[in-house]
Amino acid sequence: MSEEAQELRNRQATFAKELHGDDVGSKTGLKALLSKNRDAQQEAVTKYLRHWDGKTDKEAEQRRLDDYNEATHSYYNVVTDFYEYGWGSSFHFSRFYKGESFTASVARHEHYLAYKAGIKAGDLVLDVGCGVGGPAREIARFTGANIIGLNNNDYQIAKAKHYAKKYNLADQLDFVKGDFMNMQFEPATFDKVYAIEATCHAPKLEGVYGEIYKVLKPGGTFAVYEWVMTDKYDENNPEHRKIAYEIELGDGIPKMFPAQVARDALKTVGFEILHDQDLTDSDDEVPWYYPLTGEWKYVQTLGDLATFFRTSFIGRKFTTTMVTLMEKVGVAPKGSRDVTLALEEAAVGLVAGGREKLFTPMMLFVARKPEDQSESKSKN
Ligand SMILES: CC(C)=CCC[C@@H](C)[C@H]1CC[C@H]2C3=C(CC[C@]12C)[C@@]1(C)CC[C@H](O)C[C@@H]1CC3
Ligand SMILES: C[S@@+](CC[C@H](N)C(=O)[O-])C[C@H]1O[C@@H](n2cnc3c(N)ncnc32)[C@H](O)[C@@H]1O
Repeated sequence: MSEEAQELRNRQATFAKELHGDDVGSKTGLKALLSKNRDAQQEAVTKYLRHWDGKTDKEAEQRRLDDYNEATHSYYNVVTDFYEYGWGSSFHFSRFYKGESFTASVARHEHYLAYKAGIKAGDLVLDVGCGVGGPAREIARFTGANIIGLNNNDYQIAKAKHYAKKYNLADQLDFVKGDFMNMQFEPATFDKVYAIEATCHAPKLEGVYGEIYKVLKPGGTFAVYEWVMTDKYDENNPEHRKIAYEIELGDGIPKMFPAQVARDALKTVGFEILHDQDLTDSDDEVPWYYPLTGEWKYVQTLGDLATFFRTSFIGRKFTTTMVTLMEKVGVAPKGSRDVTLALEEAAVGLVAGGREKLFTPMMLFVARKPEDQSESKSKN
């Protein structure tokens, strides 16, 4: 690892301790938010929001791409508690079947990826951008595989480790700090690799896919739910660009790429694509983005009402109002309100992108690293 990368890593670890403290286990969601170090919280919000000045010109985009690691690290430092409060411990979308609860749908989406990747008991698997380990825990239980979660956010890693112990999964799971653009694993380490709604934080998809290709064993499979703009998206259409920018700002993404860029990047680094499907391109009765709308008609079970309240427009307004008041009286750290406003932009952009079919959070690619790699590079 370069001296510069090591220095950034140490700085981020020290900052995470200062911001979140040592005890990451006993508090989650809004309770955790209220116990942050105030100055550090404000600094984290400033660090994240400094790149989001409304500009979408090439220079502004380049600054966001260059600072992807710090920008994403700061983003997850400030949103993780909100995510856990509103969504749970799997930070991704899923399709919904009629009558299916929110948690069942999330778990099924994870099982499906594990199934498409062919993950089986005893496999050594890498989860790229693992969040607080919700999917890794579910996939470890479902398949019996051993999973290493890679993440550049210290707070999330500490939480993922805490939950693995709490749920007696520490033998099957490990979580390590690292940048997916520069992995420290030995080449050809993993039988399978998967990534769920994480690699969109990369400044260049060839970078992260190339690293995944390197650490996969020959013949190994990589399965990903990628966030991309669809073929309907036109970068020169101001309405479309506005939606993409809301998604970038509210979700800490330096630049949203079109599906074709992801497809080409997989091939360029040497993968053979086995499956290529936008899972939102279906006639599902219940849209994937429904929890972020205010449409009560889509709520599938009584148990989902609490989640739906928090994620819906009214629930988000309620959270923003509460957080604003708490910040005013000094209970919540400064900057907390700005985070809820950024998340609001995310919700608005995601629903608009979903309704217009300009965006998908579940572009499923299943790709294989050929046994003989010289063959694949010449084919692609
Ligand atoms: C950022 C990426 C690549 C993926 C995350 C996908 C989703 C899990 C999040 C996208 C927008 C988030 C929002 C919330 C939870 C997690 C997301 C759906 C909230 C509902 C959390 C509670 C807040 O009060 C409002 C948030 C709106 C956005
Ligand atoms: C939306 S979350 C998804 C988390 C997890 N896959 C899940 O579904 O719960 C994106 C994750 O990617 C991680 N991430 C973003 N950029 C990264 C990078 N450069 N290196 C490693 N992890 C990164 C974030 O810290 C976060 O955990």
